[in-house]
Amino acid sequence: MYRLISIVFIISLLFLQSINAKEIDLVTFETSPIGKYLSYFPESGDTPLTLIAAQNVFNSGQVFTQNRQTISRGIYVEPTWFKTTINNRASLSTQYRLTIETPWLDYIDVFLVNDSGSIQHIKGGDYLPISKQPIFDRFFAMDIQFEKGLTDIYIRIATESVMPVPIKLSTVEDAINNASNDKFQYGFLYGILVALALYNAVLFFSIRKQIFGLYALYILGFVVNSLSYTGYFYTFYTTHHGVHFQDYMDVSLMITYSVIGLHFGRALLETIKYAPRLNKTIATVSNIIPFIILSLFLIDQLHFATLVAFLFNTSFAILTIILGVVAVKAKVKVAKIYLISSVTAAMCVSLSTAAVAGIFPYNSLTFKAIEVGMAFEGILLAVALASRFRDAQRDKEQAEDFARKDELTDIYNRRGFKYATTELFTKFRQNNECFGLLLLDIDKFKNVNDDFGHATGDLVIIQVANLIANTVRKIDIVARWGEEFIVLLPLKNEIEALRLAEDIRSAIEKLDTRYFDESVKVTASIGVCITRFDDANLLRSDTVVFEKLISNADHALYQAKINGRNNVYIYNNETANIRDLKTEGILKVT
Ligand SMILES: Nc1nc2c(ncn2[C@@H]2O[C@H](COP(=O)(O)OP(=O)(O)OP(=O)(O)O)[C@@H](O)[C@H]2O)c(=O)[nH]1
Repeated sequence: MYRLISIVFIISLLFLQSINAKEIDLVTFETSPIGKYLSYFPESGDTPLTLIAAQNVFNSGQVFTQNRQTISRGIYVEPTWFKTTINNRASLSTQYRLTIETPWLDYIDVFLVNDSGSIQHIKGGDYLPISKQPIFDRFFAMDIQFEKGLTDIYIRIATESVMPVPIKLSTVEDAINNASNDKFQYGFLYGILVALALYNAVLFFSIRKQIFGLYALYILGFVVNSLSYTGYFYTFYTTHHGVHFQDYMDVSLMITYSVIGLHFGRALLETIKYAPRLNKTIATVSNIIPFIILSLFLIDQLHFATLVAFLFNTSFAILTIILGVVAVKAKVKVAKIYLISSVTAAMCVSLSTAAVAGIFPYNSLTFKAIEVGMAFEGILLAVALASRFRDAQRDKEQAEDFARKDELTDIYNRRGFKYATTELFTKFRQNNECFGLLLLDIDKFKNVNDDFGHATGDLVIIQVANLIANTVRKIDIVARWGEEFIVLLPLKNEIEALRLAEDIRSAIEKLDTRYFDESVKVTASIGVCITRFDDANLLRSDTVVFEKLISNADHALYQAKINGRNNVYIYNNETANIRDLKTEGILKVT
C-alpha cells in the first residue's frame, strides 16, 4: 500500500506545474493557517532525506501547492516535507509563533534557513517528552525570530497515524490569546458535558437504571477522547510512553466512546423491541470491534488499528442515524430527538474533519465543531432520556393504578384498598385516632340481575359506587369488596361515621336507574364498626386489626340484613340498629 501511494504520487508529480508557493510578506500577513503558502512533497525511499536533498526537490519545483488553509495528507502516508518562505521587509527583526496544531504527529523537524545561510534545526513531535518540546503546549509550537530579509522554513513531518497538517503562523500575542480562548471555549464545552455526565451518573447510582450509566459513560468517554486528540491530555499528563502512545490512546478512546454510544442508542430507543436484527447486528459489531483493536495493538499494527477506528467511527455516525430513522418509523417517542442529535453530531464531525482536511475554512470554531455538536447532542440526549424515564414512570404508575382499580366502577378493588389504607393505618396508630369502617351491600341484588339483566345490574353498581364516592370525604377510602362496598373513615368522633352511613343509605334509596321505561329501585344495608387504636389494638399487627374490623362490620351488616334490610347497624358489644339508637335518644343524627 505504501509503495502504491508513492507510485501514484510520483506519477501525479509529472503533471505538476514547476512552481513553489508564494512567500509570506510579514508586513501584510495576519495570524492565520498558512496552507496556501506551503509547497510540499512526500519523501520516497526508506532513508530520510537530508535538508540539502529536500531543498533540491523544492528548487526543482517538482512539488505540490494548494490554495487551502490546511493540508491533509490522510492515513498512513510517507513522511512529508513542507516549505514556506517568510519575507521580513521591516528593518527590525520580529517574533512569530509557528504552530502545527495536530498533537499526535510523531516526528517533526523544522529547519530555519535565512539569507545569510545560517541554519537552525528544531525538533518536536511525539517521540520527545513534552518537557523537551520547544514550547510546553498541547501541540508543536515554537517561537521564531525573523531577521530582516528572507527566511525559508522547511518542515519534515513523519507520522504513522493520520496526517492532517494545520500549520499556523501567529504573532506571539495572538498565539497566547488564542490559546487562552481555546482553554476557555473547551472548558465551557467540557463543563457542560461533564455536568450532564455526572448528573446522570448520580441518577444511575441512585435509581440503578443502566441507561443513565451508559449515558454518563458515553459523554465522559467523548470528553476523555477529545482531551486526548486535542492534546490537552498531555499538558497535565506529561509522563512519556513513547512515540505511539497517543496514537493508540486516541484509537482506543475513539472506539470506546463509539461503542458505548451505540449501546446507549440501542437502549434508549429500545431497538430490540421493533428491529431485533438491527439491534443484534449493532450489538455484535460493537462487541467485536474492541477485540479487533486490542488484537491489532498486541501485534502492533497501528496503521490497521487507525484504519479500523476511523472506519468504525464513520460507521458509528451512520449507525446512530440508522437507529434514529428506524426508531422514528417505529414511532418511538424520543426517536426524533435522537435523530436530530445524531444528524447534528454527524454534521459537526464532518465540518471539523473538512476543516482539518482543508476543504472548509480552518479556524478555532470549525475545529471545535465536534465538541459543540457533542454538547448539543449531550443536552438533547439528556432531554430524551429524562422524557423516556418520565414516560416509563407514568406507564408504571398507570399500570399499578389499573391493577388497583375495579374495572366496572373505577373505585379501588380489594388490592387497591389494602394499598391505599396501609399508610392511613400507620398514621392512625401513631396518632391514636378513631376510625370507622362501613360494609355496604345492595339488598336483594340478585333480583335486579334476574329481573332487568346483568347490564342493568352493572349500571346500578356503578351508580351506587359513584354515589358512595361522592358522599364520603376526600380522606375516606372507598373500594369494592367482593360483592360489597367498603369504606374506611378517619374520624374525629363516632357520630361522623354513622351520619355518613345514614346519608349513603338514604341516598341509595332515592336512586333511580332507568330500564327502558321502568324505574329500578334498590336499597342497601350497611354494617358499621368504629374503633380506636387502644392499647390492645396497638399490640396487634395491622392485618389482625384490619381483619377484626371487617369481621365486626360484617357482623353488623348481617344484623342489618336479618333485621329487615335498608338499615344501618353499628357494631358494639350488643350490635345496635342506628334507628333504635336515634329513637332512644342515644344518638343524635340531624
Ligand atoms: N350485574 C352484576 N352483578 C353482580 C356483580 N357482582 C356480583 N353480582 C351479583 O350480585 C349477586 C349477589 O348479591 P348479594 O349481595 O348476595 O344479594 P342477594 O343475595 O340477592 O341479596 P341479599 O340477601 O340482600 O344480600 C349475585 O347474583 C352476583 O352475580 C357485578 O359486577 N355486576
